[in-house]
Amino acid sequence: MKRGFLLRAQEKKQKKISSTNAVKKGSGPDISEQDRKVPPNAIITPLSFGVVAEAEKTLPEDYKQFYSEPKYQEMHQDTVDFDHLMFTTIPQPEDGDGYSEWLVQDGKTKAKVVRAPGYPARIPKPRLVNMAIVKEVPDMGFGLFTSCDIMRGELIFAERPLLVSPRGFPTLDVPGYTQEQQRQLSMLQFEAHLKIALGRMSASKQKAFMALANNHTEDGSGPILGIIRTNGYMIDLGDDDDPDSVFNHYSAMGELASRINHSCQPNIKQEFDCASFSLQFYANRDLKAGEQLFYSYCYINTGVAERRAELAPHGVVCKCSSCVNATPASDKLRLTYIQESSKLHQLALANWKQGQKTDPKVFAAMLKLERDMINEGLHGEDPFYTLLVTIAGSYKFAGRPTMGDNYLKRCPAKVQGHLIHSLCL
Ligand SMILES: C[S@@+](CC[C@H](N)C(=O)[O-])C[C@H]1O[C@@H](n2cnc3c(N)ncnc32)[C@H](O)[C@@H]1O
Repeated sequence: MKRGFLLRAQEKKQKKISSTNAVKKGSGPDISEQDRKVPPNAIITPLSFGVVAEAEKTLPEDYKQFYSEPKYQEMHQDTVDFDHLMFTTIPQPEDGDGYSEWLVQDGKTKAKVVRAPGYPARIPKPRLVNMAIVKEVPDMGFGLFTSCDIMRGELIFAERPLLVSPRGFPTLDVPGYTQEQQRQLSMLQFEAHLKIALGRMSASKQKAFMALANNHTEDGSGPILGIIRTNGYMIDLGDDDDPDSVFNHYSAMGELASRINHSCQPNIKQEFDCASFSLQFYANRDLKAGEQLFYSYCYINTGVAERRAELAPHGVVCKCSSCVNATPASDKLRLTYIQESSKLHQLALANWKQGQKTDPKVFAAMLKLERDMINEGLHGEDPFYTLLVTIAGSYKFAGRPTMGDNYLKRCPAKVQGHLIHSLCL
């Protein structure tokens, strides 16, 4: 999720090109080239959210002149040489872990997946089946919960998305149309493409998709786009040549992933793996059986006012203890804990390099930061583990190895290995 949802691209009105691309047999349909080429200087603006008045949403009668039904044609499944939207089913042939429908923006992003080392790999399996289960939650609809104790760093579940679609969609700059009408037209066009993508799924997948939450019912989003905006996780298929281009950004919708609610104290991490084309979720701290899993839909290293503003388009008013009990001090902690953890780490390291124990003031500051981060629910974040390992080292240099080991044991094995190696502990 993060997570953040659909943006849109604005582009200058383009000449329509009717396309009859060379067709090879073998795979999914492809939209023709109309309006699909996105200029590199396209402006990205957020889509409308909340309640948009009917009068603002209504399109002028001439809108059909600027609207074109998506048309598509067959394109070979291995094709990566295209620069317009196309539909594909990934992976092909299906490997037993399911498949995803993917509305791909261009061949470059498709190549990033189908040429990933190991593609098409099987989805990684967690230690047990069904470690995450869906349950109803008061005031939140459904939520995802652990069914057993889970250790930090452990894979909780991985799944192929039902659908992956672009996070941006080009709009036409139609003279005389308000910005809202341009957005509405763009969303209408986007919905038509998404309808085709949905229609390519099996009946059971379509049903599962349409059963997901939608809190974009009054802003002009179509029913499919609304569900995507409510549930999609951003995935970045950028390459080194063009790392920041939003046209490498997609929204991935997983059936289980879509049931994860927001908290500013997230207890999971999300990754996307190209080779297995899967969304993956890991515990970022030890979890007890029955705990609800939370992902943060907003940037968490900022004050409560900024978090609230970022959450508004997601229809979420967060009631986690960090939001309810926010103070200037907790806001400051969120803004500074990353630098603070790194600074204390560097100071301790400087002492150790000279064969000295950690300066007592630095040591005390580390223990305080540890307490503050736990109270603020930030103890699943990476800087917390840097802090734990630095405290562990400080205890060891102070001649208290057992205390040091206790701190080390609180880090995920992967983190321990990496940090211990870099600290030569
Ligand atoms: C990705 S869905 C999460 C699953 C959803 N609760 C369901 O029933 O399917 C996102 C939606 O869940 C609700 N939601 C998520 N986090 C929430 C929270 N912390 N408090 C209240 N509602 C929340 C909001 O309606 C949000 O738009």
